[in-house]
Amino acid sequence: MELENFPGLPPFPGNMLVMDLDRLSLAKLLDHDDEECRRFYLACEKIGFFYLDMRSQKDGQSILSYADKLFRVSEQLFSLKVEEKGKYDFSEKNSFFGYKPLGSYVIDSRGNTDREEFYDVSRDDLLGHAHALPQPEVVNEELEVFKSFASSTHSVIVTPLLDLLNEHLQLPPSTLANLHRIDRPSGDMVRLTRCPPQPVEDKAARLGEHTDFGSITVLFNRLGGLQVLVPGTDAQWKWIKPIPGHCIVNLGDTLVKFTNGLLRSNIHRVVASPGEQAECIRYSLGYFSRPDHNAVLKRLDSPAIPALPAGIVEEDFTTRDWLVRRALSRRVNLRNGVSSSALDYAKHSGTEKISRRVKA
Ligand SMILES: O=C(O)CCC(=O)C(=O)O
Ligand SMILES: [Fe+2]
Repeated sequence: MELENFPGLPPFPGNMLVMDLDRLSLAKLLDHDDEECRRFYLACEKIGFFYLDMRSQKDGQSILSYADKLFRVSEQLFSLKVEEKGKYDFSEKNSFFGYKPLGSYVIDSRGNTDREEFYDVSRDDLLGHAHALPQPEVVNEELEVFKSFASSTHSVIVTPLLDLLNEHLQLPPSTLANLHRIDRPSGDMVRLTRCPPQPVEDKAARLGEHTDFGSITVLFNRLGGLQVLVPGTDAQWKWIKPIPGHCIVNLGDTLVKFTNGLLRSNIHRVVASPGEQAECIRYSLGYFSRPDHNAVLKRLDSPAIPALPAGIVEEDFTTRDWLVRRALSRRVNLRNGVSSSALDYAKHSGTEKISRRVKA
């Protein structure tokens, strides 16, 4: 029987409303197994989330071991003093990398703020393609692990999945991969997060409902807390149970834009961990892939991609504009005292309406 719990952590309770996501095998997808590919395409269109079983593929196993190491780095990194971590908050320089303190992000139209800290490391910095931002010593000491995690996740998971989607979408060869080249400047990043336990009587969302801004997110969770909103008007929140040896993959807004809504970037959020897990500090780790900064986020031309409604002209948004709008506009420190109103919160939203299949 496969291991369903993470050693040393309380189990995910058995009586929760969980999302029964597909468990796809990385090895089979890399082998272009017909049935696995069919399930992959359906998952990308119907829910935009699935588990990827990494255990039977050599590079997948390496990524799992880099992820283990980065969970340990997270513990050290977030245990630094707030003032020390604050030195790496670069939001006022219009950078979306570096440290994001607890509660510095507006997560809903009422102006509530988040309950988790992030540390985002730029892939371009790691690979030496950009003038690297300063990093705390604990990150500098493990740069090789960050680098291996970022480059393997990009080459073993992100690019092959984009190539499969490319084929499914009947696009000219490598169209999607060429929009996500590792040697072009992009907002790709490794994100470490930490959520402190929350008082039982106060379980507001830790990270509000959102869609991911980019293309493919590869997420490593050990404790519950992540939930997805099932599509439709009478949607329900369902838990995503972390499974050892698997990462959780989800699609983001740019793939919705490239495919005019054919692929789904599903709404999700992070809440207090369930049952006994609520007592633990929750760490999570993700690789967020995005198209290169200059890519224009518009429908790609293919007979397999739904046409735009007559008369609709898409805005000319580059990935960079999109990331600045989505990642920085809700930062409390950049709002110059302007409070959050439903109107301006909505202005900075992503593809949520499309994701719910609800008419605007
Ligand atoms: O921590 C998680 O499980 C998910 C985090 C997330 O959705 C995000 O950082 O975009
Ligand atoms: Fe997310």
